Amino acid sequence: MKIERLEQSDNGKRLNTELLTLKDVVIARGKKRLLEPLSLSFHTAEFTAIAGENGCGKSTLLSMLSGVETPFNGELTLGGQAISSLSANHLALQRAVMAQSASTPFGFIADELLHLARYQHIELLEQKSRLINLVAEQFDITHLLARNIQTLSGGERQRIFLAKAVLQILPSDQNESLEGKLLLLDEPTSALDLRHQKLVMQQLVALREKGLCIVCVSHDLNLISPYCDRLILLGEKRCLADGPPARVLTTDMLSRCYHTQLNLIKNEQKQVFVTH
Ligand SMILES: Nc1ncnc2c1ncn2[C@@H]1O[C@H](COP(=O)(O)OP(=O)(O)OP(=O)(O)O)[C@@H](O)[C@H]1O
Repeated sequence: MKIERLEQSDNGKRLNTELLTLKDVVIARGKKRLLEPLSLSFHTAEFTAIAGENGCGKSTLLSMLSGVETPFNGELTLGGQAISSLSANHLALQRAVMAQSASTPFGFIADELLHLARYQHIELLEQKSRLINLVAEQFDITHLLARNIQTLSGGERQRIFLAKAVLQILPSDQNESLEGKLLLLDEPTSALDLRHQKLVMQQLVALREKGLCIVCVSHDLNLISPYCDRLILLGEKRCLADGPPARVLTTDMLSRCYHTQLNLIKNEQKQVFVTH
């Protein structure tokens, strides 16, 4: 089947400059090849969701995109430079990652953890605190800042780690563009209630509007589809479909990807929702 790649998203927004590029990269765990050589580009001011069945390689792909792992073959570049050639300090300022089960081995206070996220930034303490308070407000965690991370609920902890990832790459000056920065998220809303799911999606869209490139693994197609520009479905060891969610989500594509029959509902805005 042809993989669809569209130059223009459904909301009419032109896709911008290539930021992160994979060329013929094999995604594997040990000797197990999860995805055949993959070539993909992610752009500035673009919010991409990645979905697919359990174990198809989404988290492994995200880990590869983060530069933590070096591809055996093929090329992986960020801003035109091989990721492997970038220093840890440079990478820390350019891209942040939120892992699937983000946690800390020690009982950090939430506020301490958020301060650690700003470690690479040279800024006044006052400036740092202002930014942390702003992001805490945006992710509704202000009331949790004095709490021990290990005593938080799953959803509370998830919002702290999401705020931490965002804080790592935000410039000190709030008016500065986020072009050239990359946020990689692995199921960041899996523990969130409906209000916080919506809040997080709105915050991600606001960051995308400022130029951030967001790549988010999610099983929740109905939550993420109305907000993201692009949906990539992985299956059969490759990229099955790639494009605006309303085009990617067809009953044929879903049954091929998830090996079960699913139904679709369209709303008046032509958004597509998946149902059983
Ligand atoms: N460290 C490891 N050693 C061996 N196999 C691994 C390792 N990590 C992951 N795998 C295997 O690689 C495959 C892909 O794992 P990955 O976590 O990327 O899947 P996923 O698509 O993110 O799945 P899920 O939707 O369940 O989160 C799985 O079959 C998993 O069991």
